[in-house]
Amino acid sequence: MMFVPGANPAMLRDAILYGADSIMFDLEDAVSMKEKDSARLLVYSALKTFDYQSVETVVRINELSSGGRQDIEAMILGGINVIRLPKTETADDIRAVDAAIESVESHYQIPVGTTKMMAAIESAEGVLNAREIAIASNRMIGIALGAEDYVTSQKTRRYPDGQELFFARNYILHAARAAGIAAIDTVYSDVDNEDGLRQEASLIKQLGFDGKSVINPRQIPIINAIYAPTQAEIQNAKEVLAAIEEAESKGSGVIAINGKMVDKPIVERAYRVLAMAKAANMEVK
Ligand SMILES: CC(C)(COP(=O)(O)OP(=O)(O)OC[C@H]1O[C@@H](n2cnc3c(N)ncnc32)[C@H](O)[C@@H]1OP(=O)(O)O)[C@@H](O)C(=O)NCCC(=O)NCCSC(=O)C[C@@](O)(CC(=O)O)C(=O)O
Ligand SMILES: [Mg+2]
Repeated sequence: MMFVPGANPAMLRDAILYGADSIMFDLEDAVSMKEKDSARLLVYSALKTFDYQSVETVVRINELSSGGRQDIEAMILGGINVIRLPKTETADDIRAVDAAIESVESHYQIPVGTTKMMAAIESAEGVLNAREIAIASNRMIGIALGAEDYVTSQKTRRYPDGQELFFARNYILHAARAAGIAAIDTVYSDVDNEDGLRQEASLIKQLGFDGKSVINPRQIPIINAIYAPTQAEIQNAKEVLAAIEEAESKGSGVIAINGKMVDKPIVERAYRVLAMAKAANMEVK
């Protein structure tokens, strides 16, 4: 999910070129106070003018009390897929944005519920309320960690091993999984440190995150390479599915391959490996 500063026309125009799964137009912290109105108009024009193909479009809005309502109206009229609320602290924050979206959808006779929502969680209060936030609206499709604001509020900074984010990442992930929505990890701000990004992407994949936010196109192939399954994983998934099919035809739900037990959760994981391979445009014969 690539952040694209809303006040930068060239970045708005070229955002589709880099292979991001999701393009997130930013009207919040990447835009200075004096450019807020022009950025809103620019992103609206970009949505109306450029072809973002089937890539998901997300907008990070401002607080409702400081331009967020105008952001919501302009973005819905532009045809945005998802509205992301930053610095979400409580379920009431989500309900307020949900109501604002509903009033715009109703006013313009857009079917209510068309616009989806995401929440970024960027403080201790937000983390502790993640469970309620994740289920506060039927529009919610995901929650994300905003680590730069979070570590600041925790009176620390980001370290290479990410220990300072361990609780927040895991709690957000659990809240997302319990709600059945996506969990997206935060940005890696040191754009020239490819090894550091690789290490962080491996960690969040291991924890179970669905994906990661990026601030620069150079970060996309690095994350995709980590998230794409290896050929060995694809081969193993295919063997698992073939073996379980055979076992089931013989009336059994469990079997061993190379000494390792294969049962329902392992079959589920095999399907996920193949789905990830397909998403990465890898050949799955
Ligand atoms: C980082 C850097 C300055 C590096 O510049 P560089 O000059 O080194 O970039 P280069 O690699 O040289 O660019 C090569 C080509 O790609 C184009 N290009 C670059 N970036 C592009 C992009 N994002 N979208 C489209 N196009 C892009 C560029 O225009 C050029 O095009 P061209 O000239 O045609 O070759 C630049 O990337 C950038 O500004 N990034 C966006 C920063 C941003 O959005 N920050 C706010 C979100 S985080 C936050 O708020 C914290 C958070 O809230 C997060 C959370 O919630 O998770 C929390 O609390 O943690
Ligand atoms: Mg932030």
